[in-house]
Amino acid sequence: MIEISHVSKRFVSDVQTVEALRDVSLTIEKGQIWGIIGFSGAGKSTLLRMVNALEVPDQGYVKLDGRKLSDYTEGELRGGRKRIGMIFQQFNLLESRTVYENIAIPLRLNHTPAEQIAARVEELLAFVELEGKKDAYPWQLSGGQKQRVGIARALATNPEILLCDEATSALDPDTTESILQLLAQINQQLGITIILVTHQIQVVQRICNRVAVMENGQIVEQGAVLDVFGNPQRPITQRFVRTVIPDVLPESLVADLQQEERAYKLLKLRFQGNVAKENILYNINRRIPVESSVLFAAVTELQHVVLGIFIVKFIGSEKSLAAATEYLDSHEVAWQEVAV
Ligand SMILES: Nc1ncnc2c1ncn2[C@@H]1O[C@H](COP(=O)(O)OP(=O)(O)OP(=O)(O)O)[C@@H](O)[C@H]1O
Repeated sequence: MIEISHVSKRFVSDVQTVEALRDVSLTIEKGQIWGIIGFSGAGKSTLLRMVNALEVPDQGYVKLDGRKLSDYTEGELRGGRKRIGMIFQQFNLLESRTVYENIAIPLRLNHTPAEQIAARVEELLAFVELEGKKDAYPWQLSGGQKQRVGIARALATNPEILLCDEATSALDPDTTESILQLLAQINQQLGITIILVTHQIQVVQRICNRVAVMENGQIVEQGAVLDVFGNPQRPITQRFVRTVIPDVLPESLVADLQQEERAYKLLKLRFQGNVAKENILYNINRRIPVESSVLFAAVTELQHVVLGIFIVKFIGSEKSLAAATEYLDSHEVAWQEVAV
């Protein structure tokens, strides 16, 4: 378990002082995949680097399995870092070394015997599907292949945690997808905890089960991906989530609504899991004298759970509208009134 507690970090130079992290707390359980999302400069990389003690908090602490990193001796820190692998946006490979040599670096630093290194590198090359590339140099590889080498190198010492700093930001969408699949496989097959820093919400949507949203050095929202995506609270989270799960009415429909002469109520409904399979609107129309029309719908799947966002116009008496919202409550459909 990784426990980040009330961590603050300030960078002071002659020109300026930057509050990179402000009272950040986050608990990461073994086997989870966390996405840390935010715009440039939000403090994501600084937070990630706290986990392997590449940055040291000014205030607060980071604990690994119950022990504060600040209590580790230099030797223990070196040992601790072997439990944590890291991959980067620009891959950070040694250009003058072959794929084999790049992957072998952490093993050589560890004084692993040569024959064990050879066996381990072969195993890793097979795992990241780069058999046959061991004598290639980084400049002969595509971006996706370079990241696979970076991943193999990070896995060389059998880490328990993998830190990913914008690992897919330099890759095209198809290559991003294949690297994300590989990361999901690493999590599932090897049980490795993954913390992934990104500014791409699609990356979080695709493989993370937890998300923390950062803004100006603070975590402004965090939780299970399904909860945060299903009901984003903060404007920045809504902005990110909206790009993958739209939940606003198109302009033309807003214009039509402004012409509506009858009294109406506009509700945004959120269906989750099994509820999405029930025919809630049909049942409301059958039981309650209201007229309903779906103006907007978006259905997506997160963590194998269906999430549906509907914007529905209800027309009826106050009493009927109240009965309709009561029906939604009793069937655990989250709703909120939308103003246009
Ligand atoms: N070593 C450093 N010295 C001075 N300022 C720093 C240092 N590292 C980070 N910062 C500053 O701290 C703030 C947070 O940086 P950080 O790299 O953590 O943000 P980020 O969310 O990862 O953004 P990006 O995606 O652009 O890297 C930024 O304003 C950055 O300029």
